[in-house]
Amino acid sequence: MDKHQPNPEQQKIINHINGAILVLAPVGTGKTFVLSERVARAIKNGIPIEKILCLTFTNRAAKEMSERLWRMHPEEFRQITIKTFHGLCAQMLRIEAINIGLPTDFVIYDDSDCKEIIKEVFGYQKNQDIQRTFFDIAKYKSQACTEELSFLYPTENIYQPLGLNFAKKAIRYQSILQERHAIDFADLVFFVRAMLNCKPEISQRWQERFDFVQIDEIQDTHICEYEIVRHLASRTRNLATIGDLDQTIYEWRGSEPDLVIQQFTEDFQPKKYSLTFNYRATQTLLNAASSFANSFEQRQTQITPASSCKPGKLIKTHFAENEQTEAIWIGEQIQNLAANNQRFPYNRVAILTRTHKRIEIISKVLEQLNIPCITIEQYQFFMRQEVKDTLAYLKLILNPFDTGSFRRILLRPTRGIGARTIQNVITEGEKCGFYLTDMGSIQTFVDGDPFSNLISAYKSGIIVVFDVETTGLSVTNDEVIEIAALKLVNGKVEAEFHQHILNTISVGDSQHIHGYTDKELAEKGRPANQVFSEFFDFAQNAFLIGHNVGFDIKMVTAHASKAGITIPKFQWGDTWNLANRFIDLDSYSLENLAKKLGLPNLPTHKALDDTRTTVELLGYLIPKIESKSDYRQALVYRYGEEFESLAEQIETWRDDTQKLRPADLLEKLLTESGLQAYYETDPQRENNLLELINIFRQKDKPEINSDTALRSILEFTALAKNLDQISQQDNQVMIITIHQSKGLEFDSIFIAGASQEEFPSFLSLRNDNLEEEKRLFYVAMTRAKQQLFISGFLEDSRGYSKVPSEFIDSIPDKYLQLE
Ligand SMILES: Nc1ncnc2c1ncn2[C@@H]1O[C@H](COP(=O)(O)OP(=O)(O)OP(=O)(O)O)[C@@H](O)[C@H]1O
Repeated sequence: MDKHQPNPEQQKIINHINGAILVLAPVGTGKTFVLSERVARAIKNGIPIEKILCLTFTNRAAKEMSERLWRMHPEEFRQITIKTFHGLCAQMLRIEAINIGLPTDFVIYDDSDCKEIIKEVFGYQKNQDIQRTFFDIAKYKSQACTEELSFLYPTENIYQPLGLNFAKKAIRYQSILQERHAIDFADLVFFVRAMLNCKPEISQRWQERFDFVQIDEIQDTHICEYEIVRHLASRTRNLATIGDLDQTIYEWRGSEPDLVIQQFTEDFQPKKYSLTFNYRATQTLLNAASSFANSFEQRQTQITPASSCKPGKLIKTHFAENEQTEAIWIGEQIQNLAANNQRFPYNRVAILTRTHKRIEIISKVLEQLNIPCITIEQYQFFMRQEVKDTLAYLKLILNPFDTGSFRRILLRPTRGIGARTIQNVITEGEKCGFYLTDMGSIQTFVDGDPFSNLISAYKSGIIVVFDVETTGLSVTNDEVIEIAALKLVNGKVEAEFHQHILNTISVGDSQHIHGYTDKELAEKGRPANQVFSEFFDFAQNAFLIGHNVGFDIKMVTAHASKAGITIPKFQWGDTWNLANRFIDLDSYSLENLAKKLGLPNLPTHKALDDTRTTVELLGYLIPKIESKSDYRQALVYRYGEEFESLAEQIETWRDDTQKLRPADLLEKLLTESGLQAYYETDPQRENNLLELINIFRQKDKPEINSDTALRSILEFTALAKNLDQISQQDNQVMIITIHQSKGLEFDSIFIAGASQEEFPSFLSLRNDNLEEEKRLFYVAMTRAKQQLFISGFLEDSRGYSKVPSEFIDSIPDKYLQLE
């Protein structure tokens, strides 16, 4: 538990557990502290732990809150959902993927993966263009209005304002993601909004999910994110929002705090609270920050130092001749702070900048002065070439459709496969439903066509089409409760298998999906081992097919092995993927396909009915697949040889995911792929790979099966922001942008580059729009607990004269110590 006791104002908020509340309070007044305490109180008041949701702005904040709550409730804290917005959306979509036509094994593409696609589709070379386009695509997805939301992939009309040409390319970008079973960060929010909007039963299920919801940093929450929270809290109306309007720093990215707060007030009529006393800083720093905030056009809060705040030192201010000497001055000040202290906590010092360029200059100088420091750019752990190369192998192993990762692994170590071959496979493949990633699958080399086994099984062999229902989505904990299957012999349905399994864990909320109660299953269910062994007998030697069955196969495998049944090796296919290749449609949910293709049987979400629809869909697809077989064989004949040995390796590693823990698989893969040998000449890169193995070991959850654990580690690497990864235990000065410093506190803060046209920025001056810049400066000032330093330069690297930031004029001289 935190050492301090809540003050009376804080206590009132902590005690207010039922009903909506809005807390708008100044910086450093304990908002984060109050949020953690409220959860503890809610648990005490009997709110079920698993019904609590806390949304934070950064992964770091989520981690901090988890740690606080862990100290308070070590036993139960794991059941509390503490997530960032994107983390929550990812979880919701994983649960609902099958119901909204997303591939159940979807992966989340990080910014750099997405930018690679943008580069290709839009043909841009300059980072600036790529970045702007990436930003625009995300912006228009988040602005999509209710009518434009559907659980189809975003359509052309949402990009209309940017012109038809842009819209077409944006759709191409989207379809590449779709082919790769991938979604980007903006899709996470888009699809969640869409499903809550268009699917009443899903929407209702999520209304039931949480009884108590809190959201931090409301001022930087986008209205479309608020809509999701509103929905989640609409049943109990126990929604707490908390924030500080004076710390709004993301309006440039589309946050509209006034609108969100107005909407929240209209929707929930919350009780309003504030907090008065700042505990973070010294009186001098707080008075200085408060005077500075008087320069805001509309100041929202007042700062009052708590009685425990010490008077504190003046703000040291320095304007150096140039950018280099400014950095040297900062270095010297840190050396002074650290003088005579062998164990000086460098990690309690941060240098905050407005630009990335400033970070680069300062970090170089500090390194020369032997001051331990770290920048996010240097840190970019998951962005480093060797780390990305390694992750690409793992991503492809888990997601056979990840063309981006496949292309990457062809680069290093070199395999003699040239860019032209790759391009030819892609271009020629587009005409016959062949993906580049098919060259990484051993099936392709059996008969020169990845679908030859499927076609021959359909025409003169056995196919089993199946569907399962489960008690939930956890491959480790949940159980299969129903298996329905139809056996096709020579393309005709010859036999049916339909069994229910006696469940050992309750169906819980999943009842809403399949309609079975525990009582019903107790009556008609049979022991799992019997049902699985009968099912495998039924499916013996057959080619297994299902619609969007990535998840179903995992469930069957996990549950059957728990029931002591040995699982035979099957070949399997997925009609979601086949439809995606051979039919041009906006959504590949079974429902949409059945409607658009006019299939006689519409799916009902009953396993046997859905299986019938899948059989019809397969019948529709086979002639289309077969008609292009010759093209594919010719393509494989021409280019396949170079890929074959790699495909064999990939197949082995795919098998290994079932047997080896993620870190062990990673070690094996590094050796067998040749990556380790490739990087061993560079000790830094080699070390990073060791560090990656380390992270895999730490993040492993031995209680879950190995491939699910691997999937969850890869999801962590996609959602992790670099800032979250910098270990606070590493004793280094952090050099970060002010945006990255949000919510953090340090003993000593340096605000660097405080020269006119850098801070405030040139653009803000040109557009005469200084308000957000001022708030940014204010956020920077208020990160300091004990000491603040402000510095700038009087000549920039191109020789232009500069003057000190006009922001300094808004801090009274009595708080400044000018050097
Ligand atoms: N009642 C209290 N007594 C003493 N210290 C407190 C009290 N409440 C909070 N603090 C301390 O004040 C500091 C600021 O608290 P916290 O980070 O929760 O504030 P915040 O309002 O979330 O800040 P920001 O707006 O900058 O994100 C922390 O160091 C916290 O431990």
